[in-house]
Amino acid sequence: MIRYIDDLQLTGKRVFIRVDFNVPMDGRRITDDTRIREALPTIKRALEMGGKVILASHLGRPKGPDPKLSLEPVAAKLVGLLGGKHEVILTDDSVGDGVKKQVKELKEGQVVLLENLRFHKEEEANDEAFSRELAALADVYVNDAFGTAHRAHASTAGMVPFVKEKAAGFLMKKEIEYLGKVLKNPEKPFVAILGGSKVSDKIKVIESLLPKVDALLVGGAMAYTFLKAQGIEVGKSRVEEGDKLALAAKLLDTAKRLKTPLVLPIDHIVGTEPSEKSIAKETPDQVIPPDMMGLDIGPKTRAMFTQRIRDAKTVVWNGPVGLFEVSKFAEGTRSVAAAMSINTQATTVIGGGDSAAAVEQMGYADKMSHVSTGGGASLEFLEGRELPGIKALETK
Ligand SMILES: Nc1ncnc2c1ncn2[C@@H]1O[C@H](COP(=O)(O)OP(=O)(O)O)[C@@H](O)[C@H]1O
Ligand SMILES: O=C(OP(=O)(O)O)[C@H](O)COP(=O)(O)O
Repeated sequence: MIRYIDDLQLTGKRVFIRVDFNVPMDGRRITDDTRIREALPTIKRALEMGGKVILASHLGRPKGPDPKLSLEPVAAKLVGLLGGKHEVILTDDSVGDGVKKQVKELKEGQVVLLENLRFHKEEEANDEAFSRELAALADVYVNDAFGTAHRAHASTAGMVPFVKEKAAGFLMKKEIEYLGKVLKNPEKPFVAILGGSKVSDKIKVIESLLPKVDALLVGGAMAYTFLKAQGIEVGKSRVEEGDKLALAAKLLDTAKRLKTPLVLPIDHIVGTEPSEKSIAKETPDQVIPPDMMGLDIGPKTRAMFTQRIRDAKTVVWNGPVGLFEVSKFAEGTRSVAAAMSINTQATTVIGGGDSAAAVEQMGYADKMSHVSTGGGASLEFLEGRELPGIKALETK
């Protein structure tokens, strides 16, 4: 069983909230603040409930202290997102006497944000002494960092047993509910769309979803490995060779055995190179000319995918179906997003990572039931794996 923040009494307590403020940056500028905005309901509720709020996150993958990866821009952004009503005190470090003092002296309405946890290698090493130091800052532990729930680090797992009370935040709750529903009791018909660059990254999720879905639609570069495994000419397309071809053939066999349609593109948009400079041409069928590479699904495939999505009651999507960063190869990805957005009868769930970025960029994010904030985490969740950050919250 998992308790949620609402189940706790927080008045006067030090509430340590693990958030995922690992936001994309361009230098010191935050290019997408979704993860900060999504953590606001939990932060606000903890404040309303009279808690002394301590926020903790990593940013990037520093090898020790690195001023370029300070959470300073995040602190500034958070002040604005909290409507200027709360002072956000960024500490110099995430542990130590100075931090303890700052937490102790917290005044009503103030929030403490610990500096980047990964400035200490002990965070990723899930070091016990470091976990205990973090735990000493808190009376209550709340995890709202779904994006980091697949990591067994000090702040996501190690410190949890050393804090008296523990709970999940609202973002964590929403992620577990939507992704959990897809895996445990999806309303039928249930359609999954998988894309992205490599079959090898998605093998486990394909194996996990095949027995549950009514159809698995495959696009993106990974589709060409499946096509080649069936002996179809794929030209210069990105293909994983060798044992990955055998693996794709095996997955096709599994789908056949389960009588689950594994739907591959029936036409393509091809080009000469994966860039704006390329020409873009439709193919009449599945075959890709020898001097071309497949860079998006074609119009017949778009129509076929759209129909499957339109008739579904549950749709989950992970991985763009084309090179969407280049506008002439973005139409397939746009059509999947559009079809999902139109199907208001269905529960529509977008895995994090590139598909979430595409949906956001194309303006469909608020039309989906749920857009996950975790890339690796949502993939591992859909693979049916137990995430350490969620497991640590379980109580008997
Ligand atoms: N046909 C294609 N050829 C080359 N790259 C592609 C193709 N289709 C999709 N991609 C690229 O794959 C990348 C996403 O792959 P991946 O990281 O596996 O997805 P995700 O992050 O959603 O799991 C995107 O940059 C996208 O442009
Ligand atoms: O951004 C994250 O993962 P994601 O890019 O897979 O969504 C998380 O913050 C985890 O970061 P990490 O992959 O450096 O452990």
